[in-house]
Amino acid sequence: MSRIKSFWQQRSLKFWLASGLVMTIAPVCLLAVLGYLRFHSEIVQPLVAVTEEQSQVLQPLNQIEINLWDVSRAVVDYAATGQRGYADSYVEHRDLIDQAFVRLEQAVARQPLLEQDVRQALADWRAVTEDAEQVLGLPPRMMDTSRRQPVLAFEDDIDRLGHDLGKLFEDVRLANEASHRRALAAITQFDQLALAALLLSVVFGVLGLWIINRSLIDSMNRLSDGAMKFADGDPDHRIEVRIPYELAGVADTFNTMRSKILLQQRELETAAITDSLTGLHNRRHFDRMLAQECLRAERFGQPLALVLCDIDHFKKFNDTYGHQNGDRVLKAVSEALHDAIRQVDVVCRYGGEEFVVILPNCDREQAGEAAERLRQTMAALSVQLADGQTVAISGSFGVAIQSDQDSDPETLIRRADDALYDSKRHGRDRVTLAAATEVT
Ligand SMILES: Nc1nc2c(ncn2[C@@H]2O[C@H](COP(=O)(O)OP(=O)(O)OP(=O)(O)O)[C@@H](O)[C@H]2O)c(=O)[nH]1
Repeated sequence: MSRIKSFWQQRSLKFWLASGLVMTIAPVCLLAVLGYLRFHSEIVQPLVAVTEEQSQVLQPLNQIEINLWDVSRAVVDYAATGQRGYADSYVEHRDLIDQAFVRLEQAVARQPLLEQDVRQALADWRAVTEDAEQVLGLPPRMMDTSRRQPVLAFEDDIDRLGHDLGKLFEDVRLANEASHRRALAAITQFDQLALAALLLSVVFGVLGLWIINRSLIDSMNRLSDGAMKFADGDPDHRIEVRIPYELAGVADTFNTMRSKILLQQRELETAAITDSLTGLHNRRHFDRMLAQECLRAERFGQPLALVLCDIDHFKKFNDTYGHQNGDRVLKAVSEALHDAIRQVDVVCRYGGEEFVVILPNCDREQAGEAAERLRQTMAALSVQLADGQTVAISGSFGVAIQSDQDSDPETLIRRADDALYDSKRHGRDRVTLAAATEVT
């Protein structure tokens, strides 16, 4: 099954277009050729044959009829006058009739009914000639009543022959009518076939158009729809084109390009919200997250806490150990803070040596405890410097809880910052809760 599927999927655009066109045009051409052949063999040829056969029969038949009249007149006149000229005339017309009978026999050779008629007429003609030659053999002007007998017999035979010829004419006419009836039946049948062929052509035409539509138009529509959806911001839409393989290739290229763009976009988005030194989220992300969390907390009536942290005497550290070692401290603190918070909490680098943690669904008491835990984590941190020596650091913390009076992010930050300032003012390495509630 899959081999059949892949066979069709490997067909080219040229193949599908050609198939569609062949489907549309070939049946019409085929039916036209078959129709012509059938029309020729069923109608034209039989009609021509019948016409030829009839003329081959009718010509000698007419010749016999015409000359029979002359034969009859020659015999009767000879019997009446005894002039030899009539006997000569008889012989001349008899020979013509003999020749006509030879042609007639040949013409009806394959028509049993007519052949029988001709055989009968020929037998009667022989009787006529025998009678005639008996009459012509008598001495002239010596006929009495008894000698009129051969003439009467001759006349009877002529009548019989006339009747035979009449029957022959009638049978030729009947044969003619029969062949015309056959031709008419063939024409009627041909009409029905032509109608069926027309319907078949329409069906195949529609099938051909369907193939072209399926292989080309539909696939191209899918491509342009997919491109439009991607442009309209639907990044998950994959373009599914199977045939023809050229357009399937275009769809694959487009899907690969789409995946790469999405990857780059995600990398850019991640870079835009990540602090390159520490790998924590940056200030931009913090601003966005805080606004969202404030709204969420307000909506669900949950408490929200914000913890600001600043490394103590960092300028002095930088001045003493160098900026590179300062960076090491920033990285170590980032890692420690990140490991010390819950999964739902968000820690960001607020700027310089300042960090901020958003604690959703966290009340004043829990926030104080969390900040204290962070402080202790920092105090316990032993940072290894570039030269191998380790140093201890500390941090000051300010905690603010979202309340009815200060539900907006700016106020929350300002209050946490004020609390942090208080921690600095009161000797550093401590946590201060906004509204001057100090934990340590
Ligand atoms: N190594 C390093 N230092 C930084 C970075 N960003 C800011 N700093 C330094 O952090 C120091 C901050 O100094 P201050 O604002 O005076 O604060 P402090 O020295 O920590 O004093 P207190 O906050 O009062 O304890 C400055 O010397 C900055 O140059 C950074 O990315 N890397």
